[in-house]
Amino acid sequence: MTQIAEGHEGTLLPFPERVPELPGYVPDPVPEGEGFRVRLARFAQGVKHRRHLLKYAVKATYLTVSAPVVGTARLAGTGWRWIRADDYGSARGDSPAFVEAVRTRRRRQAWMIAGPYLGVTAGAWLLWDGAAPVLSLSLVLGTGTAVEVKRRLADRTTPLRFPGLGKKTPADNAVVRAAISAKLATGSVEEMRLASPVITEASGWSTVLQLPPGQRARKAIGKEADFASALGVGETQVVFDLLPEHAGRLAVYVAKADPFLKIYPSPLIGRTDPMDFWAGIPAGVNGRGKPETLRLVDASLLVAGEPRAGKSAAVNGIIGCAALAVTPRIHLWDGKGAGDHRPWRKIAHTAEKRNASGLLAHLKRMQAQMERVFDMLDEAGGSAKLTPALCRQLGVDIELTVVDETRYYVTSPQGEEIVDAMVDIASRGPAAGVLLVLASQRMTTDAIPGPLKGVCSLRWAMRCPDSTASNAVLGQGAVGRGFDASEIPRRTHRGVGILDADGSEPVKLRSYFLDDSGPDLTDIAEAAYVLRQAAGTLPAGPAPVDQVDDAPVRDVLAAMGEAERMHTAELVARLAERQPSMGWDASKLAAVLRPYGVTPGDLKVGGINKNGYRREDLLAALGGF
Ligand SMILES: Nc1ncnc2c1ncn2[C@@H]1O[C@H](COP(=O)(O)OP(=O)(O)OP(=O)(O)O)[C@@H](O)[C@H]1O
Repeated sequence: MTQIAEGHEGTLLPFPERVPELPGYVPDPVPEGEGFRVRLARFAQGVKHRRHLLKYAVKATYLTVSAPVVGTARLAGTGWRWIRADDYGSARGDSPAFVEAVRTRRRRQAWMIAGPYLGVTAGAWLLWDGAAPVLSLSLVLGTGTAVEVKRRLADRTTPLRFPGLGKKTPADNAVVRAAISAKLATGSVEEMRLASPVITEASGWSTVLQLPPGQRARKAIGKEADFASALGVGETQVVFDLLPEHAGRLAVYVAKADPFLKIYPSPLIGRTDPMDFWAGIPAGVNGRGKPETLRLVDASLLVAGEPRAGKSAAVNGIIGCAALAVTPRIHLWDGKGAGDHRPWRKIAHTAEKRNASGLLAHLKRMQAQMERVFDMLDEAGGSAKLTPALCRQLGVDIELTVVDETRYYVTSPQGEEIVDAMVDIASRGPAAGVLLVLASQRMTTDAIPGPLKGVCSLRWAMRCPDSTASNAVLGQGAVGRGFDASEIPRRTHRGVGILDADGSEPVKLRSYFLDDSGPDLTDIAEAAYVLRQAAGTLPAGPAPVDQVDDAPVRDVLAAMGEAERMHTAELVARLAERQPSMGWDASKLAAVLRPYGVTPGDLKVGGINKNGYRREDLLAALGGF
């Protein structure tokens, strides 16, 4: 990754050059044709520094000239008003004779101070040195300056900062001391040292810590908060990274301020040109303030977190990128039923809510598409995995299926079949361009069954209620390795999550913000519509108006027959008789009806009080949709 490393000779450096001491490091050669860009960036950096210097020079000149003049003038004005006794007068009810008496007294006092002062100055001039009047005037101007500087400091709304100071870059030994206090290593801590000097960057500082021989940097991951405490900064300001080339070295970055308190507007906003879905989806910004992308074409994604943690915003970023990529076909399945997908309906090939049988049919179509693409790849005889070139050659597109609130679907009567199909698509689909994104508020196995979780190799944990839930998303042992999504602050850090892409270390990031209460989503959908219209990739008609799958409720009503109320045991027996393969029992019945707001209660039937269901509740559930 290339970045401008401020405070490091103002040059444009590839990241590893910030750790020049690393043994065996060979800087990336400047690619052919890149020389001009690098020179241009250096020139721009130089211009920026000169502009800053000029600004400070102008400011310093203004302050040096204006403070003595303005301050002395103010002092003289105050003195003159005092002599004139402006603080007395008829407004206060003082008689003119009294005011005149005060003026006379003050004039006398002023002469008593000014007279000797001028006398001493004149004497010194005549008898001692010709520069005495200058010295005397300087004394007056100095007093004026002091008064003026004091006034300006008091008027400032922000504390005074001098250029070059206040960057909060600590000394090398302070960093080592903090690392020892935070117990980043144990045993022979005196051998802890820095493998790179502490370097000031634009929004923080960085260094590389060399742990005592034989100690692993991996063990320090998760101790960011301890290190932050030892340094006296906020815990979210510290980012630790492993260095692939040295297991005993830890790359440390400390931001000047909490990078996750900032809101990062999505780069999709205002975009009117097509995006490259294969190049990666802009996901958000990490603790170093650097952009993170998500390669969805390689794996299936699970996004989970507690309510209002920012799942929809993250998923909308993915849908928006697919929409602007013009060719991917988008299928949206909303299990929450809140109509979150409404803005995308113009460009989505499917947009349905709470339709479990519909989703099952769709997943089967996706499986068939998968087989078709694999056959085509086989016949083509080249890559076993779809690529952009093969998409064009074979005339196939990416099929992106997004299932929001997965729990509704996997606990539906079709749940088992849905899970089987999802597992198949999640594991084999990406190679055929059939992609799956699952979002869930719950991390329990009823919401995301184990086999499904296992095949989603991209996992994005937004804030979780506890470490168990965090581990349920990121995998057993993730908390122990320092990745705990329950430590993300709740209100202030919405959209912050931990993204675990198999094969690399999980990364904490704040997703790009798309405001679903404003025009962001509709604007992006409109831009995508225009692009897709030009490319001829719009769906044949607008996605069907939401259909609600009320089949489970109708099944239960049918089993109830004419009864107005029925005990659970009786209802389960009837359902089992009608649908023997469904494995009906009391808890399955409760789980199936819960999404419709129907819950069992104590009911008297035939004089016996037991748990059961009312017809009116089931009918109300139908009417409610
Ligand atoms: N990246 C972000 N930056 C700033 N604010 C965000 C971000 N993501 C989400 N938010 C804020 O958090 C709120 C909740 O986000 P969102 O609706 O995406 O959560 P959710 O997890 O999908 O909630 P639910 O599970 O209830 O549907 C949003 O209204 C938004 O104000």
